Amino acid sequence: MEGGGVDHLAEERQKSRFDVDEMKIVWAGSRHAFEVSDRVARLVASDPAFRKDNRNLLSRKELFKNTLRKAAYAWKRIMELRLTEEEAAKLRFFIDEPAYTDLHWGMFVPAIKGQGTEEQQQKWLPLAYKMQIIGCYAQTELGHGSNVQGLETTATFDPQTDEFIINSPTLTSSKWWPGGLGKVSTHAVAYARLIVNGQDHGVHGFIVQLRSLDDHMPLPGITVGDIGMKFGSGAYNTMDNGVLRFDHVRIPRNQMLMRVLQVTREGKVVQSDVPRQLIYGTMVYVRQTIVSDASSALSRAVCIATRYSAVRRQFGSQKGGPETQVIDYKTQQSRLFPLLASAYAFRFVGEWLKWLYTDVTQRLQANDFSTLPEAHACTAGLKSLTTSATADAIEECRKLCGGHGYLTSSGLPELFAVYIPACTYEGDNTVLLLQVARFLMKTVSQLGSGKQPVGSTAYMSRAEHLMQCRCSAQRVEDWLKPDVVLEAFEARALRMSVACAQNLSKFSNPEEGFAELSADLAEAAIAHCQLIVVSKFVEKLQQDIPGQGVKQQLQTLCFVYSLHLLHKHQGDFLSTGCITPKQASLANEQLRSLYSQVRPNAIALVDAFNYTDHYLGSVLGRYDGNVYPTLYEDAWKDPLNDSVVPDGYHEYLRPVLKQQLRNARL
Ligand SMILES: CCCCCCCCCCCCCC(=O)SCCNC(=O)CCNC(=O)[C@H](O)C(C)(C)COP(=O)(O)OP(=O)(O)OC[C@H]1O[C@@H](n2cnc3c(N)ncnc32)[C@H](O)[C@@H]1OP(=O)(O)O
Ligand SMILES: Cc1cc2nc3c(=O)[nH]c(=O)nc-3n(C[C@H](O)[C@H](O)[C@H](O)COP(=O)(O)OP(=O)(O)OC[C@H]3O[C@@H](n4cnc5c(N)ncnc54)[C@H](O)[C@@H]3O)c2cc1C
Repeated sequence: MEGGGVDHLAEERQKSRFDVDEMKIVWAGSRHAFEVSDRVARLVASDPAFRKDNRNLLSRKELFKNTLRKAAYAWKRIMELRLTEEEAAKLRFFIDEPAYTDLHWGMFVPAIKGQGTEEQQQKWLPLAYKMQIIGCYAQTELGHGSNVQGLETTATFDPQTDEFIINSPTLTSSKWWPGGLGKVSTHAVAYARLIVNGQDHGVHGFIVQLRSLDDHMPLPGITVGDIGMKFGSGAYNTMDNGVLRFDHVRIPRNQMLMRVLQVTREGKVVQSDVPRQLIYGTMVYVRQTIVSDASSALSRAVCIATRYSAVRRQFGSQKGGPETQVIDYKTQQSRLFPLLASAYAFRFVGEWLKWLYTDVTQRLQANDFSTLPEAHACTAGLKSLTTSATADAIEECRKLCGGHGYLTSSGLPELFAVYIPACTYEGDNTVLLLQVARFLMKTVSQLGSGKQPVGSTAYMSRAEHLMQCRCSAQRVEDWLKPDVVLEAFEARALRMSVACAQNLSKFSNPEEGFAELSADLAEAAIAHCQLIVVSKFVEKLQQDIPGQGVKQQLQTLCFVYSLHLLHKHQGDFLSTGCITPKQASLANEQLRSLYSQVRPNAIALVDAFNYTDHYLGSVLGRYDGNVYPTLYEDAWKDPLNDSVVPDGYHEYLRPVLKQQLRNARL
């Protein structure tokens, strides 16, 4: 995407055999999405106010103030340029700095939209849209995060004053972690146990004002602050994750979000026809966005590692000629290309999940709640699968870049530090897999009852066939047949689920059985989620995809993704009898040959992500491949090089050296 100087990767770009511009549109999702993304990315890259190469050198206070400045400036530009919601979201994305705005727009607003009544939405959303109030999502407490029903904060209805009294009864009930809470938010959607007439009605959301809109001081009864430094020096420390305690804070009754459950003036608790699970709806929404974000983070790491692997040469010089580009080593390809394929796979499954979420939202508005369990299972499972894979992949990309990958200027350490909490926030990945497993066990238990499995479990309706079918692959080429690959994944997923269900049935207490078998259940959930990703990639290929060679590249990547999973999880496929050892070896042979097909197109396939050098933030991943001079120049910019002799020489080095010298003379 960059113009200018000598392109050290030009030869690589000429090798590619497909239309990169068309692939950029496929990656973006549509021509319109590409144009918005391209325009906004350039806008951010060209504005010095959005500089980010100095983040690691700032103290926490400077870092945080810098983030406040950027967020305020971004808001000013959004207003001045009259950006649409889509453009504003892209602007925040390309600024590439975790900030309170992520939680305001990403959780506070969606929580009010999803759980507030029409009246509540009309009151609060305009204030939030204009940023006259700034909000966060205060659910997790010091003592409980995963177990939402274990939260201890209370909201007790006082019929005399028509108010709720919000209270933190114990230390462990302190809210702990919410982003944007520590120093910024004026309001929170706080989750608390609803107590009416002494009866506990479970956890619900309440809009609570935390700070004065005049001087930003905490309101009476509110204790609030930041929870301290997190992993890495810059990274997620731009965010003010916070602690919050309530000491009998009173809020009007109409600040309880009442779409699911209402409390009347008289203190009557009325359940609407909306299911209780909708209280968890914001998490479904955010998990869906996290899947798309995974493809962004992964593609970014892969872009850096791929470009650098083409620049870097080690060994293999023939007659004084150039050494081998490390990207030409089969081991490098077998570690890198599955990650490249995963980036595309996660992009497409993210697109599908967005569609699923939109569909569920429309149904919910029409009071059709039938697809909510499916949406929960898919968002939870895919969030877990894609974030775990992406976190591992970023670290793998660092290793693929050798020693230079460990330099901050490679961009990879910061990307890793910012990204890894995605495996924990919005639901710990193992806890989420167990939610998928519950859904699978329920579906398996209903097989044969006449209730047809639908959506992502529709394959289970062919249980009779899938339980006994044998894979038909006999030659290497057979592993390029989508039906053969899909059936192997379906059979493996179903057989693992059925095996768990059979083992569960041996326990007289199902919950005890579930706990005992939870490791196997989590593996069955992974198999099911991998099947979803593979099947959505295959479905994508059934669409009309214009552009010379574009579809063929995607086909290659689809098989790289599927066959590398098959290779990695051979144990599952073999032990469930879905494939034979001979077929596993044929699949591996096919995979090796696919790597050779990816090789000439690798640089163009990462160019298709259309990332600016500003967004990539990596010397190793520069578009022009001009790595060494930039690394060399950058080293001299480090503050440690401000003076030739370091501070501390006279106090701490000279005396040691002198002492050694004296000892030597003795
Ligand atoms: C542009 C946007 C940018 C966005 C930027 C964002 C930046 C990100 C920055 C970082 C931001 C980080 C921000 C943060 O981190 S915010 C905090 C996030 N916290 C969590 O994710 C907590 C995880 N825990 C849970 O979700 C629950 O407690 C679980 C689910 C584990 C248990 O639950 P529970 O104790 O109740 O027990 P149950 O298992 O009997 O379940 C009962 C029933 O409910 C159904 N069920 C469960 N869950 C859902 C659901 N979600 N939708 C629909 N249904 C659901 C379930 O299937 C079952 O149904 P059925 O079997 O009875 O029919
Ligand atoms: C950077 C960051 C930002 C965050 N932002 C917010 C925010 O804005 N708002 C908010 O409310 N929260 C936020 N959180 C909190 C986050 O949602 C929780 O940390 C997360 O849900 C995990 O919960 P936990 O910390 O209680 O983990 P725990 O549940 O204590 O997990 C510890 C271990 O126990 C295991 N475990 C737990 N339960 C089970 C089980 N039933 N079966 C098997 N294993 C289990 C887990 O797999 C894990 O290995 C944030 C967290 C982070 C790190």
